[in-house]
Amino acid sequence: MTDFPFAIVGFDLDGTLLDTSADLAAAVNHTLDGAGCPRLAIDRVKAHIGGGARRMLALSFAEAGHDEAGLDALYDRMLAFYADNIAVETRAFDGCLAALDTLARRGARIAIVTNKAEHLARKLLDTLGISSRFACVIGGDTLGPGNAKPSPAPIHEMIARCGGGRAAFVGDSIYDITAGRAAGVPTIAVSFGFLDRPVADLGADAVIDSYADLVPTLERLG
Ligand SMILES: O=C(O)COP(=O)(O)O
Ligand SMILES: [Mg+2]
Repeated sequence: MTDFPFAIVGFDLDGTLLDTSADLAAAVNHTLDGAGCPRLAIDRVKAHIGGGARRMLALSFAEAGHDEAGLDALYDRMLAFYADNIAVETRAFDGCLAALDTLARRGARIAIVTNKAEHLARKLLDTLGISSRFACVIGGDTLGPGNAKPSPAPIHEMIARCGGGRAAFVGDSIYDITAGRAAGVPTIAVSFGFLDRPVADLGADAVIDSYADLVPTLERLG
């Protein structure tokens, strides 16, 4: 038996476990280049991440002055580039892997619920050599249309796939916190993610500024 209050700790991927912003921005900018549009700074692309790659591309193109027409072909181009360059600069946030080690030692199952396509999430985790840490990986397309965050469906699915028990969810966007709240689990927002608004406005039960604070915060929420 463990004295840890949560059997399952779920994580968002982009902007929460991993800083994927440079590689996602490179894929967006490769696509903008091909369409003759000006490039965007990484920080501008960051604010568009979290609601799925198609939304990221649409918001980035709108910001670069391009309309929606032809976006589908550009989307395919962006995904192909990203798949080929998925972990050039992507790294886990400071302290993330040590915190996952502690959670595993304390007996928690660790899971991912991302709005990235599942095959890209798995490819990224495999490339970084960290797949085996996660009991399950649920992508934005895993449960079909309408069942990605902010729907609670992928959080419920995570709990089921992890064998049930008390869960908490950690994320960096309104999609994460809305999904977690709708599923009835405690939520933690990371202040170092890809924020599109002040972190306090996400409505999470707690905010952490560093992975060193994760386990103590989970213990407090439990
Ligand atoms: O593809 C995205 O927008 C990122 O997804 P995530 O933040 O849910 O991992
Ligand atoms: Mg995110």
